[in-house]
Amino acid sequence: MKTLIIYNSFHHGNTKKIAETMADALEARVLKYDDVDAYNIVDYDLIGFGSGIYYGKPKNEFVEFIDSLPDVKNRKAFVFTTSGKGKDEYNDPLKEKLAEKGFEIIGSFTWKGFDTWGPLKIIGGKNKGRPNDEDLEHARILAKSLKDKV
Ligand SMILES: Cc1cc2nc3c(=O)[nH]c(=O)nc-3n(C[C@H](O)[C@H](O)[C@H](O)COP(=O)(O)O)c2cc1C
Repeated sequence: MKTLIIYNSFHHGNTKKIAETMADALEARVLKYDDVDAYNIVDYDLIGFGSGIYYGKPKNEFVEFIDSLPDVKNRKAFVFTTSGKGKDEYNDPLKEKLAEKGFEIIGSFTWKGFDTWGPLKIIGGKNKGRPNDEDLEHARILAKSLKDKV
């Protein structure tokens, strides 16, 4: 199974930590979205797409990157986000865009990430240290569970 994980992460590298952990568990390649050649994605059986959440959404450029991908057939994807609140519905725009491209979504995961956005900075931020070891272990387990779905 050839797997690629594509991520966006700029606030504290929270999403990058999850992406790298899942990639390790899946023996996958892991790349930041602006290092990906959109036309190479057809080489992969499974692709993970992960982003931090900013103002309630994944980064615009990350969503635009997904828009720029070619339509696919018989390709599976999973999505993940990290955010201050860790809300499941933050994943919806990613799931919708990927389904439009023809991907079958086989997993959707969220984690809380260290957040020093705006006034949170004054109090030292929230979710300090997250994703922590327990979160990363959870990411490893979830990533391995995807192997049975491909
Ligand atoms: C500009 C900005 C806006 C944010 N907006 C939200 C938000 O609307 N909801 C939320 O739960 N977290 C929000 N966060 C927190 C981030 O989603 C969280 O820290 C995330 O783990 C960052 O991922 P990264 O380190 O991979 O970039 C925001 C952070 C920043 C910097």
